[in-house]
Amino acid sequence: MSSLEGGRVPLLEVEGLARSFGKVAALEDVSMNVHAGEVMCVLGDNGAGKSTLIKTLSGVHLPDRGIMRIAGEEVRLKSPREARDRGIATVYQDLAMVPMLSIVRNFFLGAEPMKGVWPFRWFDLGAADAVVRTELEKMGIRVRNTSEAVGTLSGGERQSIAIARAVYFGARVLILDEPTSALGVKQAGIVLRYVAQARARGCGVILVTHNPHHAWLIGDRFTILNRGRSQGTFSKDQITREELIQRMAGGRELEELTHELGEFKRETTARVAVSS
Ligand SMILES: Nc1ncnc2c1ncn2[C@@H]1O[C@H](COP(=O)(O)OP(=O)(O)OP(=O)(O)O)[C@@H](O)[C@H]1O
Repeated sequence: MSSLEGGRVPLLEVEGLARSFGKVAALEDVSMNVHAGEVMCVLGDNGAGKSTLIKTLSGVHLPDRGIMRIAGEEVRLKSPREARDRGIATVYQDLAMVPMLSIVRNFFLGAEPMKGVWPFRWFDLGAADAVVRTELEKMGIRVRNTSEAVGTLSGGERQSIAIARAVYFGARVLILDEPTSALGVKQAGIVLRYVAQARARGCGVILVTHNPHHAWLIGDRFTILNRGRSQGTFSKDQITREELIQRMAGGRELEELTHELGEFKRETTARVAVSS
């Protein structure tokens, strides 16, 4: 039976997911889901299991245990291709874009609209250009020129185009791997706006991040991972941003660090006072 929330079947759902690498349990008993038109943030510090979860949801790794359902149907994804065919698109940090190629070429990479009859077929640049312009416009993305090389764009612009591309190619579930981690505040804001656009268009977005501030701005619900285990799922009205930060870092570890740094500051202040 698939878990229902407000009578709706989640677009994607996992229950009791586990995955180990040798003796390292990267994921242990992780359950989470995402519905159409919501942003589910998966938060965790280094080594929490975020990448392993992304790779399991996107068909790169098979889980050792656990159940996965897409729109209520139990599945066992054996490849990224199968995940894509079922509407799960993953935008990785490195974006799978070719910097030297134009925006329009990158948008269609591997799925170019062709003209002519085989063997005389060629890339239909006019049609491709029109699609890219329309799609970017729908997401509210403005680019100077679609023939511009992707390498000349800012990180935020590249991320936004990757999101628009995934939505155009039929993503129902959009998994974003640390989409704002390499960006400054302004660029991160741009990307989060397009995440909101994807949500408004009915995608279920799984935003994986170690940044609780960005997650808080955009998330509807939050699942916190710590050392491969889920620390629970909270909707925005069930948790404050401060609690989110606390839980993510493992509250006790953060308290210990605060205490340690406080002690260190007191010691150095005392030493400076003695020597002056
Ligand atoms: N292919 C692998 N082989 C061996 N151990 C792995 C492999 N992939 C992940 N691990 C281990 O599993 C644990 C979880 O790693 P994972 O990369 O999923 O965490 P993460 O939350 O994405 O961390 P980070 O934010 O640092 O990338 C870590 O202890 C990691 O060393």
